[in-house]
Amino acid sequence: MYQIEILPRTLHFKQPAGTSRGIYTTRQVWYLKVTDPQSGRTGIGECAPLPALSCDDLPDYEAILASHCQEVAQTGQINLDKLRPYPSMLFGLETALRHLKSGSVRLWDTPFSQGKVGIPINGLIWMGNFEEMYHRIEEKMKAGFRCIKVKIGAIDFQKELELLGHIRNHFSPEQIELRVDANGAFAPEEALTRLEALHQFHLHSIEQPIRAGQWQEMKRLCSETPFPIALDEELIGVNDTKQKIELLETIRPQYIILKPSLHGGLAGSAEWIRLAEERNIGYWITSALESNIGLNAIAQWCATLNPVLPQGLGTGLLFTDNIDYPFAIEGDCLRFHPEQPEPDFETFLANE
Ligand SMILES: O=C(O)CCC(=O)C1=CC=C[C@@H](O)[C@@H]1C(=O)O
Repeated sequence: MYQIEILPRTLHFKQPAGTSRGIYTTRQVWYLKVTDPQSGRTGIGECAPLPALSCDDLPDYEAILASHCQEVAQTGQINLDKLRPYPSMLFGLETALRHLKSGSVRLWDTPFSQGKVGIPINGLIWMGNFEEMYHRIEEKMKAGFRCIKVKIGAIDFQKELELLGHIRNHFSPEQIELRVDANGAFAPEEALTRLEALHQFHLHSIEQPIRAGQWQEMKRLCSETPFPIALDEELIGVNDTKQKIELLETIRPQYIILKPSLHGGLAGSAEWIRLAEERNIGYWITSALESNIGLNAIAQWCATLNPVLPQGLGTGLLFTDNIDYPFAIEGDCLRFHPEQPEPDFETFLANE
């Protein structure tokens, strides 16, 4: 049916990307090149598990990926049940087959891929010392972002409050929407006090205030919090429909955040959205720091959802050795330029 090549690649961050969970300096990914020998067409997808975070961050990752690719190459189909526990592999295969089908990196025909509308995005402030974060915030404010996400949980909490205060001294909640991401850094017993301290800055939401896997504590927080809580790491590894329903009905978060590479590929993420909407739980989509191949696929898919909230898709400039794609951050939107040439996959994939 198809030929599928697995092409490992290590990408390099321009600057260390810090979160309360650790600092990224390189990014290991696997590109899938699917070729249809009959038409000669190819489709490219990206498998990008995050180390020590993804549920499929496994020592024998490449061997498992090869066995799934072999089955897809023979049948031309993706077996969702088999791939549910491997979201980053599922995402790579889904998007490679979609690219093969569409024949262009305009994976779906949307006003976004037609270049008519942009996807609103948040500016991302990575961890650093107070001065570094202060400077990064200034840059994002100058660049015209209407939504800024600040990573918290790694430097002194009072200093983090000072940083948020600095933004509010310059911009009202109407001018800039403020989000924070704790990546699970708060201890359950201190979390509510910290949420109350953060509330003075009129925040849109906080991502993952306490470590994942503490459903009863998270449930209490979501019912007592002064502003919305969004679950991120909490969803990782919850790939079964019944489990997803149990999580949403137990914790009752205000939002969930979906990273297709971590949260079930496109199919699993679409299921999370359906289950969340049935329970009046909001959502938004973010990258998992893929290269532009994965980022484009997430953006193209996100555009089919007609996003209104700012999405976490502003990660296309992180790497020194990324592939050029016909999209760019313009103001506070990600914009696609169909008039520009298709990416040069041959040269990019040939480079080790
Ligand atoms: O949300 C965004 O603006 C971009 C994505 C993002 O922040 C992350 C992606 C992957 C891992 C993390 O470092 C981080 C997150 O925790 O959300």
